[in-house]
Amino acid sequence: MSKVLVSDPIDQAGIDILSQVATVDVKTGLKPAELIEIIGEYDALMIRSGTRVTQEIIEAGTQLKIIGRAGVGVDNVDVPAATRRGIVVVNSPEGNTIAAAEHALAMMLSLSRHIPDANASVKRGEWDRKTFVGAEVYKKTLGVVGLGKIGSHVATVAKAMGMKLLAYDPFISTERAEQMGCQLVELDLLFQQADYITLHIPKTPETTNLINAKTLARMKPTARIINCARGGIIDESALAAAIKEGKIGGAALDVFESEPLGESDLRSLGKDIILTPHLGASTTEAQVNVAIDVAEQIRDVILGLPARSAVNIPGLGPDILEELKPYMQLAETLGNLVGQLAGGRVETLTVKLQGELATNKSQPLVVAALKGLLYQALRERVNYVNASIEAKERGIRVIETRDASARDYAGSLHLEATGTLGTHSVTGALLGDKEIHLTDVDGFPINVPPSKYMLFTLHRDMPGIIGKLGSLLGSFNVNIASMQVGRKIVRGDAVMALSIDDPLPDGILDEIKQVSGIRDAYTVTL
Ligand SMILES: NC(=O)c1ccc[n+]([C@@H]2O[C@H](COP(=O)([O-])OP(=O)(O)OC[C@H]3O[C@@H](n4cnc5c(N)ncnc54)[C@H](O)[C@@H]3O)[C@@H](O)[C@H]2O)c1
Ligand SMILES: O=C(O)[C@H](O)COP(=O)(O)O
Repeated sequence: MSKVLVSDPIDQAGIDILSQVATVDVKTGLKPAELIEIIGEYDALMIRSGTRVTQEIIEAGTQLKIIGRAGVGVDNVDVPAATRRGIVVVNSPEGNTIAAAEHALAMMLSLSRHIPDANASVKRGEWDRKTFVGAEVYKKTLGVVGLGKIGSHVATVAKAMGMKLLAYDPFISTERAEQMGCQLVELDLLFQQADYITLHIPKTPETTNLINAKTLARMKPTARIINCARGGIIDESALAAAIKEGKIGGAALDVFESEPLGESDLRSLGKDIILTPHLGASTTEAQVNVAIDVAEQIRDVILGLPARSAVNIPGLGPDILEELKPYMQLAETLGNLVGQLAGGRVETLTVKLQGELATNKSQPLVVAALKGLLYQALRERVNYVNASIEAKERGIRVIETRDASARDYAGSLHLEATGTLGTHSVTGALLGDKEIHLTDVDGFPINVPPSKYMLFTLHRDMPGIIGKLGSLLGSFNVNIASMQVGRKIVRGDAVMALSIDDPLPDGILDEIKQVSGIRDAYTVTL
């Protein structure tokens, strides 16, 4: 039975799903050394933001197939290291969207009305109504930085509260921003005009310290900043200084450069700052959502099925996956086949998408073809996650072409592999009930479903050759399940594709090549 380690607090709904297919150990609060010590036993690791999954941990996880992040941000996972090792990293892109958006809105209102400090004061026995005079958000300008899932929801609710909305997001269109009631502006203008600035962007090299002494200096002296996105987007010392010196009005922070927050000037800024311990996703509803979302994906990967929200498998969204799944199987089979026909070291793989496939998203098919191509070299170590990297590291050049006019089949895939021993090509399509058929080998038309053991010959189309080959195979007790010849002209060159029940015994391939009229022969295991 597979084993899953859950190293951060996860809702029971997720544990219940995992328990259907695996032994689940919940061990929270592990130190990195303790995690390294035990991770080698596990097939899957499920985390939130509390566990840092470093390269060292990934390397110690020799059995790991999947890392599941019950939340959005995977910045606590060394995704490139996982990708190199062929480990799928999945998250829950939408499970906590509403929770995080509502937390940002709650922070904005709390900051405006000094609710945390007023509450603390009453609890201390005071009745101070002067200190806590606040500001309304109605008719004020909210600058939304990052108009993705969370930013959009914040904008929609803020609009309903009568706020004027500015947004900065270089990756969305003016029309999309307008649908959300936002005016898309340059960041500088947003900083200058906003009364409230709310951040909903990932932490990237471009967004690190986006809010710094310089940008703070451009804001209104009353501006209030809300960060429920990621620590490190704001330079904390610069922010603390700006609030202390009255250069801005205040800030509400849920996330920090380093978590848990240690010694910090931020702690001593009174009612103009609100600090919460990374609570954006901490609602009962969000925790059930993300736990189920990620546990289902871990369960699927354990059962050998693809994950729907993998962050390190390009182009594999759930809708695309459903549509392309049978073609991915086709691409993988053809990749495996052409790799074996080419033998030696493959230097170039040309992937030609034909007919209706030419209009499809091709990246997953190319990845599947590479996975098949590399299977003989890497066996189970190659998967959809690392196939492209493995191919790149082996210097395999990939060329993608499209031919929407090819009409022999609704959609077909043509692979050509050129390597140290020459060039070979195969074409395949899905026929009938999505059954894979080989429709061409080395330019010779055939129509056979691939089987586990196959033999291909290139021979002269002449009488007697099929009989000779049949007798030779019979003398070695090799049973032929099916046989088909493909030729372009009568008595010219031809290809024979045989499905055989067992692998060819050693040495027989050389004897086949000696048969008069046979120019070459290849044995293939799929
Ligand atoms: N505090 C929490 O507990 C909590 C919970 C959930 C998500 N988050 C964080 O909130 C952030 C937003 O999450 P989301 O689900 O909305 O993500 P999302 O991917 O839906 O949206 C992010 C948006 O940021 C935009 N963007 C990227 N780089 C940008 C840049 N340089 N400048 C401006 N815009 C840029 C993107 O175009 C996108 O529209 C993430 O950092 C996520 O990790 C925090
Ligand atoms: O990226 C996220 O989903 C949030 O930061 C939430 O993190 P958490 O799951 O540790 O609360």
